[in-house]
Amino acid sequence: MISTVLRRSVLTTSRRSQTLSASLTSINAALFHHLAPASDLAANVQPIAPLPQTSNPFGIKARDFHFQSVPSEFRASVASSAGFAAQDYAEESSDGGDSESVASGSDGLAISELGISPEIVKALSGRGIDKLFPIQKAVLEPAMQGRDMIGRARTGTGKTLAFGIPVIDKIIKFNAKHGRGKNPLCLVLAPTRELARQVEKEFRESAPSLDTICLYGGTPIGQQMRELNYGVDVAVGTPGRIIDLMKRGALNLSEVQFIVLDEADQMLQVGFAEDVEVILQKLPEKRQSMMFSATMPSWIRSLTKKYLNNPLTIDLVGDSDQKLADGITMYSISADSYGKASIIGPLVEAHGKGGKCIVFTQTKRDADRLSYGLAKSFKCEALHGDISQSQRERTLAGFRDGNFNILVATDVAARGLDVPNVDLVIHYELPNNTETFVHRTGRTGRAGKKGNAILIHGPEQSRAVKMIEREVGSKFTELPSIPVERGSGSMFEGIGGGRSGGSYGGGMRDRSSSYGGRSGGYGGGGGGSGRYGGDRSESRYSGGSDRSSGYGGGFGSGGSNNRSSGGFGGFGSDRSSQSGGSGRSSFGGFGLKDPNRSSY
Ligand SMILES: Nc1ncnc2c1ncn2[C@@H]1O[C@H](COP(=O)(O)OP(=O)(O)OP(=O)(O)O)[C@@H](O)[C@H]1O
Repeated sequence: MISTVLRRSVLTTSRRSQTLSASLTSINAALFHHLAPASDLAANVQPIAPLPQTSNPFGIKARDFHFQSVPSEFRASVASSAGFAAQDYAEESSDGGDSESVASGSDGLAISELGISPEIVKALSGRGIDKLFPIQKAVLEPAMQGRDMIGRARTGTGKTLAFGIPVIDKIIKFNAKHGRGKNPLCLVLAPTRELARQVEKEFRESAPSLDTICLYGGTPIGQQMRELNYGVDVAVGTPGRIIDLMKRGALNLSEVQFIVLDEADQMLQVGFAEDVEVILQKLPEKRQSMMFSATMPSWIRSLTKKYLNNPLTIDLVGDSDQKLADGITMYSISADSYGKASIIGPLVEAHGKGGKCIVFTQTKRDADRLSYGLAKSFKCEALHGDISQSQRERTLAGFRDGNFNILVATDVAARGLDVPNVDLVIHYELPNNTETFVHRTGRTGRAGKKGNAILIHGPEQSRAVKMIEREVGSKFTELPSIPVERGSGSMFEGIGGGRSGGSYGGGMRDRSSSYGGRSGGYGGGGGGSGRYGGDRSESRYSGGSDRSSGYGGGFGSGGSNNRSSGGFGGFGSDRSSQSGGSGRSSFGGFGLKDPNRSSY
């Protein structure tokens, strides 16, 4: 903490004496120059109206800087300075940029030649990021102009930096010109803790001089309050903890100039809709709002109408058939519920190239069981919402660092998580809908890399498999089935928990799959009270006459352990995540009618 304060002190003092260089003027011209021939992008980007070049369109005065030598109140704040960063850009770009100095390569825009802060260029270059990805190209200019926008692009294509680069560039330049304040200028909302941490890390690593903070539950609030008191430039967090900090008076959003909603549609699914609106209502009116959302349910549309100002839509997916990133190869394999646990090992060995692999299960219980079985032969860990926050962080860090190479996870890990070099994703069961399939699969083949995805399906689920093919616009290559010996010797023997004796097998009820078919889960035990059997409506793949519950009616465990996460069974959302039981389920809305039945 002391070193942070000292660093901030030095930075602040030097920044006060800095004059803003006029070096950012070429971005507009550069992007225009490069976007024009990029028909794939230009076709999807609406024309951008020029910003009015008034001297101060927001009619508010620049904040003064008040330096104090004591740590608390380190930053001074003057409320209502929103809008200046956008204005700075508009003013400076009108000084006339040097469009000739722009790189002319067509395979990406050289970041060093865009006129963005050298600090960012250097930091990105140190991470091997030298050229903009398409979504970043498409977003940069309108974002620099201060436009509100809604963005959409395939998984792993760099959406975080698409909004991150313009925002941090504007903040760095704004601070240099106006001095540093105490309250955040940018707020990023994310639906899960892990995603929030990842986004905050991306900001931090791209602009080391900025102070960033990640605000999420499951961690001591006192430390976050102290850090906020020292002053921050960028706050990233989950809505629950952000509201908590606002209520305690520790988080002041009155100077926010940039609000970003990442994975906005998932906010709805995890039960954050109301909280998001509460936060949006607390923000200054003069601000820039950006929203990234894979889908546009009616809540998002109404949010857009209510809180965004004439937003530009940048959609690099559009109606294109192909919903997955290039470089992902899809395989499918048939296995009955008895045998599928046993084929994971051979699949990993044949298709995982010795690299990292994520196996997605529908329930926490399955994640535990499968990982327990696999751990007898592989380095493997489970990740789901019943695991404590600190353990989840250790698990993810261990996976990132390569301490183990198979992660068995529920859909908590489906969205947004960026773990480099995941070579293989295995869908242990058909996911609830295509959207989930796309996000799960998107944990591989990121940042232009190649990856494989294998979908395990029951012998009677071929219709559902075809439907996924149609909706994601890619074909599966069906792998030959792997013979599994029933009976003794399976490493999964005895973890089925059922009374049928089968590892993951016998005794299951049928009508369970979310994608229909009669394959059922592997819920040994069969009957029970059918805790997971209730929901029969949400799945879009419930072929035929099957009742097809969202998360499978067939688990039939009759036990209560799967309900334990309660409230936020979900990965990382904030509200009452540790409390279990009574809270609203953060992930309940996703194919589950009973929020307490979250499978995350
Ligand atoms: N211009 C770039 N050049 C090289 N790598 C990049 C570039 N931009 C982003 N990356 C890297 O690509 C990876 C994926 O980026 P990111 O997580 O932002 O993708 P995303 O589109 O948000 O994915 P998802 O939809 O799954 O959340 C990250 O590791 C990021 O550091």
